[in-house]
Amino acid sequence: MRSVPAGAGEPSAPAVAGEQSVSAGVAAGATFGSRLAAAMRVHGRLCVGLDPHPQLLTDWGLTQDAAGLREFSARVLEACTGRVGVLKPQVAFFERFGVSGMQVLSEVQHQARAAGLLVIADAKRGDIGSTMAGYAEAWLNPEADFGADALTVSPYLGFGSLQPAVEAAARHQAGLFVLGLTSNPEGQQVQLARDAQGVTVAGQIAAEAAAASAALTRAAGEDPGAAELGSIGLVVGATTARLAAEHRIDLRAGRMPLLAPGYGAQGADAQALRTGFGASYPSQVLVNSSRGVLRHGPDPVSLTRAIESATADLG
Ligand SMILES: O=c1ccn([C@@H]2O[C@H](COP(=O)(O)O)[C@@H](O)[C@H]2O)c(=O)[nH]1
Repeated sequence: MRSVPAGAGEPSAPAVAGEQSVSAGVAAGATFGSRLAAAMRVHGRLCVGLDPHPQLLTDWGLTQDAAGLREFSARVLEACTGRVGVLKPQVAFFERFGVSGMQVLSEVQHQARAAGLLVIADAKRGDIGSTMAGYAEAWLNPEADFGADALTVSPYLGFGSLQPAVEAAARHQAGLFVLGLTSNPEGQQVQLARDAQGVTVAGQIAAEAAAASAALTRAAGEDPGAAELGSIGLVVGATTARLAAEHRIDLRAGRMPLLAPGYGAQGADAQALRTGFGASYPSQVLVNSSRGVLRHGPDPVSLTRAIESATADLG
């Protein structure tokens, strides 16, 4: 499925002299958690969301088709290369164009990884275990069309249903971000429900993700207590992080990376992140911004300024 896209610009060289690409700075075979920690050390905690919303394609003067998607993606990738460590394509906005959209997704994911960015495919996959194995191979095997560094997954068929994805993550040195406390207010109906012992669903998921993260770190020959970050993380919204402390949800266990969408367009600011995540901020927190950055395009200077200013804001 991969091919060199017509019209897609080659990514530019890193903006800062002497900066290494993440892949060059980390030993081959390093776990996702180590690669992510290295990326955050070099570039900070901003993850740019590649969300080609229909309105953004229009605002950028692009067509509502695969050619528009390809040009949008190439411009975002060019602005991100050498400036941020992590790109999170939102799969839905590629999937809506069918096979041709997914072709562009495949191309951009491989180009981004070749340019030294880590790619988190935001596909929110989750199914019974045997089916989950298929999703995991599709999204975590680097040789596959959609091979990414990490995948967002849904634990709402039971955390145990994700086991094949945990095993695939171990096999491919990849990562998972498990939906814990999502950024949308509706999520709390399910995520803050309590069992007979008073433990929230999100609290149980966080505990199981932390245990899986520590087990993966151990299996890779590292001491989970000494590793900078584990490879199984949680999605905790920038808008909802404060609920973790309020509901005694432990975000520190397992050195889980915490993917925090909701900064910018959904209303959370840097102060909300610092207060909401408490001691987990900054070391564990990777902050996504999609529309907050992308609305500054297509002008490359405005786009790169938006990236640099969000990176500085997040400290
Ligand atoms: O809890 C969640 C999980 C994922 N998302 C995704 O992140 C981006 C946010 O986009 P913005 O434009 O910065 O609001 C988008 O792809 C969501 O699907 C989330 O928002 N919340």
